[in-house]
Amino acid sequence: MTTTWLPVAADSPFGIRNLPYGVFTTTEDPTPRIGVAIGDFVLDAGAVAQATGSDHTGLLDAANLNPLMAAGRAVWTTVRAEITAWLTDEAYRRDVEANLVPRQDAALHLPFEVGDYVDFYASEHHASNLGQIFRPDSEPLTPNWKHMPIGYHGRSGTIVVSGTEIVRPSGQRKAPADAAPAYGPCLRLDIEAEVGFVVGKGSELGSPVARADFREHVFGVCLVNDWSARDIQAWEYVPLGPFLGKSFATSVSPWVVPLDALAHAWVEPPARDVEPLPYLDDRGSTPDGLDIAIEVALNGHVVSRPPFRTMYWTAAQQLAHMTVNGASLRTGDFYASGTVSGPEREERGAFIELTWNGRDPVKLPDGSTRSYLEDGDEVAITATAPGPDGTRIGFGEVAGRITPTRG
Ligand SMILES: O=C(O)/C=C/C(=O)CC(=O)CC(=O)O
Ligand SMILES: [Ca+2]
Ligand SMILES: [Mg+2]
Repeated sequence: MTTTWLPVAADSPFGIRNLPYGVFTTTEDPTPRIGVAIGDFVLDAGAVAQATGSDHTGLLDAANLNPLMAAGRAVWTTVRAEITAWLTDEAYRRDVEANLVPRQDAALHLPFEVGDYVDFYASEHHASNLGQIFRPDSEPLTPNWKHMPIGYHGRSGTIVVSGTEIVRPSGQRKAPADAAPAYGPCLRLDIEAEVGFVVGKGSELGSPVARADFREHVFGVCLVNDWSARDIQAWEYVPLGPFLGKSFATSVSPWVVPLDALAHAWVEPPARDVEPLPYLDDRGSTPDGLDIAIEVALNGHVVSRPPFRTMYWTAAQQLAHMTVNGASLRTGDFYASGTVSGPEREERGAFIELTWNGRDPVKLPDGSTRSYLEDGDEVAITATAPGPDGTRIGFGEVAGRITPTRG
C-alpha cells in the first residue's frame, strides 16, 4: 500500500493514488501554475520540482499542462512516480511542506490550452431517448448508430472551467406549431453530464490512431457539462447537427485525472449486438469501459446518478473513429463522451430526458419543480471511480450557475 506522510483521510477523493493535475493561483501569487491535488491541499508541482532539482522541472514549472501532456506516456508515468515519491518519502517532506496550499485558498483555472473539441453521442439510452423526443416518427436510433461512434466538432474557444457563470443564450426558436421562428432567450436550457478525454500526444496528419494506442495518446480524464439550449437546437440542427444550441459554453472540471490513476476502474463495455468494423472491434481485448459513478445535483439536490460503465462506445473506440480518416491529433485536443444516461429514469444525464421534455418535471426539496433550468440555478456534476484497496478516485466537480440573458 502506498501511504503519504501528509494527513489525508482514508476516504479522500484526492488520495495518494489519484494525484490529478490542475492549474491554480493564489491571492499572494497570481501566476498560473501547475498544482496536484492531495487531500485538502494543492501541491505546487513546479516549485517542488525546482526545490528538489527534478529532471522534469521544465514540464512542471509551466502555466498549463500542455508541455507535460505533449511529452508522452513514458514521461507521464515517470513524473507521476516522482510526485508519488515526494509525498511518500520523508526525505522530500521539507520541500513539499513549503509548497502546499490549502485547497480552499487556490483558485482553479482551465488546466490546458484546448485544441479541437469533439462531442460524441455514445450512450444508447440517451440516444434512444433523444431520438424518441426529437424524432417521434422515426426509429429511436439512427441506422448508423451501432456501426460508429457518432459525434460532431464543437467550439473549443467556449470551453470554460467549473465555476464560470453561464449566461442564458438567446437565439432562434420555433416550436412545430409556430408559423415562424422568434428570437429570444432560450426557454429550454439544459445540461449534459459527460466525461471528457484530454489528448496529450499528437499524431501525424494522414495516419489513423489505432484503438489499441488510446493509452499512448490520452493523458487524462475530467468531467464535462455540455450546456444545451434545446429549443434553439431543435430548430437549427437539421441537416448539419448541433451548432448554436451547444456552442455558447461547455464547462469542464479543473482536475485532470491521469489515466494511470484509473487502473482499477476498467470494465467490460456493454455487449456489442452489431458486429463492429475491425478498427472499432474491441471484443476479447483488454476492457476499455470505465466504471465512473456520476452524480448530478441541482441547487444542492441530487437529481440523477448516471453510470458511465453503461456507455456503448468507449473512449478508445472514439479516438480510433475520430482519426480513422487520417485527421491528426494535437496536444490539448479534447473530446467528450456524449451524455451519460443509464437505463433508469434517475440515471439520465440531461433534463430533457429526466423530465421527458417537460412532461414530468423534477421535484425539488423546496417544493418547486423544474422542467428546464431557471436563472440562478446551479448545476454541479461530481464523480468517482474505484481505486486500489477500496479507495475512490475523485474527479472533483464541474459546476455552473445560470445568469440572465444579455441578448
Ligand atoms: O439526437 C439529437 O438530435 C441530439 C442529441 C444531443 O443533443 C446530444 C449531444 O450533444 C451528444 C451527446 O452528448 O450525447
Ligand atoms: Ca453533448
Ligand atoms: Mg456545449
